[in-house]
Amino acid sequence: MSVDKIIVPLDVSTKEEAIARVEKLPQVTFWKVGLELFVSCGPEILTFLKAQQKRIFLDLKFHDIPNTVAGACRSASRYGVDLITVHATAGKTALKAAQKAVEEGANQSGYPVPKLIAITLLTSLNSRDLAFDLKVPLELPEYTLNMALLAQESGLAGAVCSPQEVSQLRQTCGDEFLFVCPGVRPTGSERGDQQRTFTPAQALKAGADYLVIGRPITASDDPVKALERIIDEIG
Ligand SMILES: O=c1ccn([C@@H]2O[C@H](COP(=O)(O)O)[C@@H](O)[C@H]2O)c(=O)[nH]1
Repeated sequence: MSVDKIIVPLDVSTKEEAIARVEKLPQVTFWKVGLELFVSCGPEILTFLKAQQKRIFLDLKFHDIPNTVAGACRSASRYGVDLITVHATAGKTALKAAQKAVEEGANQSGYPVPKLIAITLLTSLNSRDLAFDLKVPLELPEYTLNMALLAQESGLAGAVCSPQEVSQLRQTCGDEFLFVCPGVRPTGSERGDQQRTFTPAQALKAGADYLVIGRPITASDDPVKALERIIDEIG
């Protein structure tokens, strides 16, 4: 398995820590910038990653009214990032507006159009949370399928889902639809706040295009070895 299928999150609060992490793992080609880092240091980190010729997953999980989501997506797509996230629960009007906006933003900047992907259901939630806290009267697999289909019908390029659901979603949405899976835990690693997990090998076998793997690598005493072990485990 190629390391190119693994996206490593930069879940740190300063640019210096983020740069140190990138330098420690030179073989990683795809990095994720999420809320913690972007809120603290802004687009500077994207400029750094682009200068290193890294691919960028800008995971800010936009969730707002259509006009606001579209504005955020237009601005985000001017940075030349590869993936951008929005919550599927923003609804069809917002998703369609967001897709149109990433195309506009990229055209204005001259960068390729980033792939806009929708969060189906956070991997930190389980079926109990869905039923009892969120009061969603659907089984979890049916709910995530509805969210993925909503994204597809709205013209998005793909979805973020748990590896536990990716096989079923892939069957319905087809091979062209991109599936990015967090909630990946190598054998023996701690689950932490992730509820719906698979091992890297299981996730790829189930049909994930990309695996997002953070703490099992970054919280390890030896992140280089941890990454190598994951690649070996996948075979
Ligand atoms: O449903 C989701 C959507 C995004 N994430 C993000 O992925 C990484 C996972 O990190 P780990 O350390 O491997 O748990 C993290 O940045 C989340 O913001 C997710 O976990 N689930």
